[in-house]
Amino acid sequence: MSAVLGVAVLGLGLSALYALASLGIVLIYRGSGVINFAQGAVGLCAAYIWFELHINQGWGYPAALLIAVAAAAAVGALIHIGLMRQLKSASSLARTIATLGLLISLQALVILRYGTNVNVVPSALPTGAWTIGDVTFPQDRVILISIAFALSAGLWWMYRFTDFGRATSAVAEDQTLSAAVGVSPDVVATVNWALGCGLAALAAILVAPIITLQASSMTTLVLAALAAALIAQFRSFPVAFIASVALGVGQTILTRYTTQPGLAAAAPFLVIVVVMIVRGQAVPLRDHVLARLPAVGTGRLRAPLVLAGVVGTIVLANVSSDAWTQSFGATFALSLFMLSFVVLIGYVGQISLAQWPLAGFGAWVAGRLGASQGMPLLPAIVIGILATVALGVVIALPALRARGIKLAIVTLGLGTALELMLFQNSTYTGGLSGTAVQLEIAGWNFDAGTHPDRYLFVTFGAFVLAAIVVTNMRRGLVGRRMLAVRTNERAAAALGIGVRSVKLYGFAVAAGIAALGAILFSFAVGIVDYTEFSSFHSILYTCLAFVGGIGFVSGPLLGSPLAPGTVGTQFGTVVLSGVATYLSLIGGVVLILSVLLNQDGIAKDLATSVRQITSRLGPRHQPQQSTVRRQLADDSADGATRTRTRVRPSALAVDRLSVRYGNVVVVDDVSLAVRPGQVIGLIGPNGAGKTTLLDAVTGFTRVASGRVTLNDDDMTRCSPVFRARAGVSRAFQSLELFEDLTALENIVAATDPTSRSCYLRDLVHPAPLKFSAGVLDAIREFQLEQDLDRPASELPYGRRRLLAIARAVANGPSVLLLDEPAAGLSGEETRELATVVRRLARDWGMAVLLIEHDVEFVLETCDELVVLNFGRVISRGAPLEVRNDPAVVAAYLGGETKVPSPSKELRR
Ligand SMILES: Nc1ncnc2c1ncn2[C@@H]1O[C@H](COP(=O)(O)OP(=O)(O)OP(=O)(O)O)[C@@H](O)[C@H]1O
Repeated sequence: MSAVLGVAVLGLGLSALYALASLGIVLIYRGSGVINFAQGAVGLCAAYIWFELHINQGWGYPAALLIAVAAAAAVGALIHIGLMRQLKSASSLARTIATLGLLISLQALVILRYGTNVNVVPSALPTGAWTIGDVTFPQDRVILISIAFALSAGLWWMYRFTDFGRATSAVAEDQTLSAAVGVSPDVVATVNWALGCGLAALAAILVAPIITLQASSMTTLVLAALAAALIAQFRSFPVAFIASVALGVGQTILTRYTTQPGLAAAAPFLVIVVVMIVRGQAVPLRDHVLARLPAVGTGRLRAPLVLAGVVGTIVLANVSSDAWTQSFGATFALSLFMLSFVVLIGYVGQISLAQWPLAGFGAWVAGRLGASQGMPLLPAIVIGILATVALGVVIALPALRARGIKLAIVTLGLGTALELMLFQNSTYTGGLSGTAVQLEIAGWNFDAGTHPDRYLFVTFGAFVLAAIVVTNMRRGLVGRRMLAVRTNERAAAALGIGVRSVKLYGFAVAAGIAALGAILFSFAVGIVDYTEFSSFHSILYTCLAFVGGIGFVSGPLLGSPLAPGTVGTQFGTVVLSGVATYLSLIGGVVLILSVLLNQDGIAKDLATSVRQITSRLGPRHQPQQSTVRRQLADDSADGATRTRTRVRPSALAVDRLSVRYGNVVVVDDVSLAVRPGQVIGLIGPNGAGKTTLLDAVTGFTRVASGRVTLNDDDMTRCSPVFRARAGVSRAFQSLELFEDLTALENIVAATDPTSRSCYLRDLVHPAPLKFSAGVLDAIREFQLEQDLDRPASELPYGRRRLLAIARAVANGPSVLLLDEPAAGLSGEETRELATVVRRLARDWGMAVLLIEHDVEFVLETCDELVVLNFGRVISRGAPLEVRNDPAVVAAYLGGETKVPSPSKELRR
């Protein structure tokens, strides 16, 4: 036991590093809402300033330490003022990318100046030991953890009891409100950034004597502090401290007692994964903020551009020198890898930072099969790709419960674990001398060194093929599903789109593409060094894909030249002699600039210019819209004014349903039933539990007791997707439109959500859109003919609301749930909507349950009303009876006939 304790005590040095770094991460998050991935890089720079002053220039330890910490604090303040403040209204994704850009730039700076050597530095702390019983306590560890403890206690006190701490909490709660009460969010954020970065510096300098000073490993070490910050939910200093102690000590014990190399180093990252899976939500909550993701291309591959590419490649292979040809080949291979980002981040919206290590796994499988089993290249590549697809699906599992930045953290954790446990283990990889491979199929060698022209043709061909597959997918049914999931998971689930299947599919396809790209890139010259498959490179490539344009197939071609080993390196070496060395730094800086200036990437501008030029040559052809217009026109020529859609009649019953949030009962023992052809109104004051009841009926919230049945089939425990497919559809109070899609695409997103064949078929041949009678009837009912080709985000509010309802009815649901359908509509629009709702019940045969505050609308539309107050039914019956019920008048209606309630979207 005392032996274990003795080892555990040694871990306190690492614990102190994690504690100080995670306190900094928490500080910055509380002050500005940004998760600073560059925390380690800032600490690294500060540690090297201290190293330069103290070791190289001979300054005293305290002076060097002070200057370095002050410099880091100043850098922190500058980062906020110069960068983060400009990104205040940008999505959290953009802000994260900016911190990743900082990470890349700062680490590149240090490597440029000091290289990647390991520097052993002396400690200023006493190196003796105290002994208590059988256990020896190294003095430096004890002092370090005491400093970390004192700082976390001090920060806890400061943020709880001082004005500045309260101001930070106010900013964390609500930036606009805190500005209104006289606290400047900017000042608060700047100070927190300075303090957070100062702490990173202190951590790196104090712990450097224990862990040594090295450019690449320090950043990864501090990334592990994310695990502690995550456990503390980016809020609590004491929890961050305790988690850091547990992680540092646990990791040291693992190092001592396990034989699996890399497991101990990977432990914090595995903790991240477990925490995120446990804390994650299968369906995002109502208050989930939708991040604006970069723009997405149309998926049309322009034949003249492809032809120009073919001609250009042939010319290049014949006229350029071997070095240039090889570098172009490498650029296509890396672009092919980066196409995986277009699928995963661009189309499905899943921010993965594990793509490069994941792709490396495919290269490793293929390489080892060739090197150790003598397997020919082609089958080895196929097996490598299949293995990567399988691993991609495993990596996708956390994505089912984490989203946005949290997913970025989980995947970073998984990628780093893979790097530490596999790629840095020379027993598995052949070490620095690497694995020998041969790019040869059926005796035809296309090694980049000996046959650069062949290598160029193969990589170009593979890129074009993959681009065709990706664009096919974008234009097909599966592409629309992907965009729906990316834009709004709740709305997608409510339409019956299998959110999980779409995510798993996206991860699988992206993994396959990534593996092929990585194999062609890393096998180029016969020796594969697997240590290249690092998290740092993964971050770099993800960021370059953003620079190029992550939603466009041309994006990778525009972003990849900034990566080392590509045509950018060749250009930097030959044309601008010496610039190649600065490529990582240039990449980081370009990334920061592009986050500031153009978050959609260079490809977006290029696509806009191409569209402008082609539109001058002739009108744009929009096959989908012309088809639907033709069908609508044919219908009106036939005199088809009445709907042709009759839905499958089903009755919804809610039986003694209760929902609790914590100790509060929000819906209390509510029963109601809606039959086909009937419209039931659910009314009551704000906060009465009406939307929560709809959430419970559609599966978006857990019920405490009671049942929800459709035609007597119990659905209480079924997923939202299952209920939607069973015929329960919903239009949200907050609209939840797919903002990136056009009105038509929004409506057809719900069409045929159960087909699985499209997952394979669309890769080869995206089937043309079929417009069901429901789609056409929905367009006609809500008079959306003129809005079909406009993006949802550009429609005026009233049209947006109608579009949200049209989308909910397009698939012909048996039960339709409407949450404040008339909110934000003009008087005339409201009257028209009342008629349409009646028609949906009478002509389409739907059972309609609607929540509405507009009492006139309710009286006009509903057959029966149910009134909720504090979650309980206080009255029910025919509209006029309920209108005059004294209990209802007292609790809700008062003397008014119309209770204004701006919709939640308007309130925002
Ligand atoms: N995820 C949640 N966690 C905790 N409380 C919640 C959650 N969602 C809703 N509530 C609370 O449940 C109560 C009922 O909210 P709900 O939105 O269902 O009311 P409502 O009748 O639809 O109100 P409104 O007419 O304003 O939309 C409110 O007090 C709300 O704050």
